[in-house]
Order: sequence, then structure tokens, then C-alpha cells
Amino acid sequence: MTTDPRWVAIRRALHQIPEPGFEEVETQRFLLDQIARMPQDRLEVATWRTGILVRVRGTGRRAGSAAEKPRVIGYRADMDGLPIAEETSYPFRSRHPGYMHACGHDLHMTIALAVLDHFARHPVPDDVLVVFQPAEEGPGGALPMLESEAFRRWQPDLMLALHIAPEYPVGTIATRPGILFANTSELFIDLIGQGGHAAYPHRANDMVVAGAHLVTQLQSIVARNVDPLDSAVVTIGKLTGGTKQNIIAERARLEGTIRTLSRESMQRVKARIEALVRGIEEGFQCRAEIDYGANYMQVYNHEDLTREFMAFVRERQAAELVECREAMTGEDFGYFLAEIPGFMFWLGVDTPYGLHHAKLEPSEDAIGVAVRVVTEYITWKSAR
Ligand SMILES: CC(=O)N[C@@H](CCC[C@H](N)C(=O)O)C(=O)O
Repeated sequence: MTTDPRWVAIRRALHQIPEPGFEEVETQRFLLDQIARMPQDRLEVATWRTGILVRVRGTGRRAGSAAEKPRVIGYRADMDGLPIAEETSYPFRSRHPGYMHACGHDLHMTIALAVLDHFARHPVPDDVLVVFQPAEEGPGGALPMLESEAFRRWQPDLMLALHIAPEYPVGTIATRPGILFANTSELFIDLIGQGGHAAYPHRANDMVVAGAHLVTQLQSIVARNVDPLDSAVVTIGKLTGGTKQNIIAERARLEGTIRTLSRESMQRVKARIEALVRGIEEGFQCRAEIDYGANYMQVYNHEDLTREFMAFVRERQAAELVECREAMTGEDFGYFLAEIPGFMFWLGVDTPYGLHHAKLEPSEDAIGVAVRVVTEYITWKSAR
């Protein structure tokens, strides 16, 4: 299925303006401008920080229908970009140096706009709430948005979201009942020692060496402290230290992320990190500070609703349905699902480069697939 050129143009415009979490000012302005061009008679628009909530008033339920009181069906897209210098072949590359939509949020927002436009023109009995949420990549916009007055007054009874999946062909939707994405925690460790002249190591306390030891020791946690039948990840994505090649480093900093499928494992992994860091303090006579940054709750799909959605996709042949395995990615949409029944699914975008890669080029044909599946599902669900 091809995508309406209007949505392709919007995706390309969004692709050019990636912004960090809670700084999505230009993105918010662009989205508000697009929303203002839609039929307004059923729309109520609210902003929350750099996010946006739009309620489409439904037609109301007829007496005698299964649920007489109109419900609110929520659909959420995330908005932020990543600190990655883009290396795609696109003529419409990012205009914000060092920032890129490398996790598909440009597609997510475009799909949400198209879904909103559809229901503004073709309302269903229930209200539809389209949520543009900031800061998914960190520090996490879902939890504060969920707790906000703006969200609470339109709180959905059911909520869904999608995430692009580079590894699946266009036309594929993948999901599963139960856990889909992992519990996550960011990890920042500062090591503070004693700097000095490179030629006098015995008079200093080198944090580059301490940091290197710690990175290696952290690899033992998943190998030796986590049940092999459980799953966990400890990744250090950034290691910095020192100031110059002939100065012994006074400080080093490790930045990473922890992923686990159970909350118990998250506690166990953190306890082991703390023990290893204490060992580094003792062994290298330095001081360490640990900060766990943003923690995301697992994405746990409502079992019955997900099975119903999967059956819907199969029966309508709306897309190729794959029942996938859980993934160690994180998503703060998990906070919404902890309170509101719903689910998340992967959308195939068929590109050889993975999420968070500078060359990620998701297929724009997937936008049309997603808009069709989401609008048809919400319309069907609202008629029940
Ligand atoms: C889908 C995806 O890639 N999500 C991100 C979420 C980041 C969570 C947080 N900043 C962390 O690193 O723990 C992911 O990296 O999985």
C-alpha cells in the first residue's frame, strides 16, 4: 500500500526538525499548525509542556448498544529525536546539527496526525484522544504526562501505540499479549580520583584505568549474576575521562542503560553494580557516584485486548500479523499501560539499519499501512 503524498511530505518536514526531549518546541508548533488545518468542529486541543492532546468528540452511543456511555479511545505518538549525526542518503536530512529522528518518531507523529485527520472527518461513537508525547528517549514524558491535569480530564478507557520495526517487511505488524518491552533504567557512574602528570603515576590516582576496569567488571553481571533463563542487558554506551594525553585523568564517567524482563532482576542487577562500584572505590582509592536517571516500566500488553487486536488484523487481512518475542528495548508507553488497558505493536518499515542508527531509512509505505490498521481497528472497536 502506498502512502498519501500529503503524509509523506509531513513526515519529511518532521524528519528535518528533530529536537531533544522536552525541547520539541518547533515540532509542537508544526503539529499545532497541521492540526489547525483539519476540520475543527469536533476537536478540542490542549498542550502540556511540549506535548499536545487532541480530543475528537464522538457521535455518541445509541441506547441499547453494548456500552451505552461513550468511551475514550487513546492513540499515542512520541515526539523527540536523538543526539545522532545523520548519515542517510535523504535530500531532506535533519536541519538540526547532531540531531536525528533515528527511532522513527517522525513516522509515529505523522501516523498520529493522519489518524486524527481521519476521525476529525469520520467520527465514531466514542471519543478519540490523540496524544503527542514528548521525551520518550529520556528523561521520559509519559509518566508526568499521565499524571497531568491535561491528560486526566480526558483519560482514555483504552490506549494503543506503535513503534517502527526495521527488521520486518512493510505490511507486517508484530506484537504479543503480555510483556513486549523490557524494564529499563539509565545508568550514570562518575569516578573521582586524583589527577597528575603522566610521568608520575604513583602521585596520582588514574580514573581512566579505574573506569576501564569497571566497564569490564560490569560485563560479568549478566554473565554471572542473572539466571540464564531470564534476560538482562547492561550496556555502557559512553565512556569519557581525562582532558589530555599526558595528564592523568582525575575523573571518568560511564553512561549506560540496564534492561531486564523482570523487576526483581532489575533490583538484582542494580545491587551488583553497586557492589562492583564499591570495589572500584576501595581498589582504586577513589570516590564514585551512581545516578540511575530515568527508569521505564515494562510495556505489558493487555492480554485479552491484544489477542482481540491480533485476531482483528488476521481476519481483516489488514496486515501480515506476526506473534513476536519480547524485546529488550524500552518504552515509557509502559506507564500508560500500567494504568490503562491497551497494547503496543511493531510496524514493519523494512530497512537494513536498526533503531538508533545514523543511516536508518524507514519505508514511508508503512505510514499508509499503519493509518489503515489503526483507523479501521478504532472504528471497529468503537462500534462494539
Ligand atoms: C524504542 C527505543 O529505542 N526506546 C529507547 C528508550 C530509552 C530509555 C532510556 N533512555 C534508557 O536508555 O534506558 C531504548 O533505548 O530502548
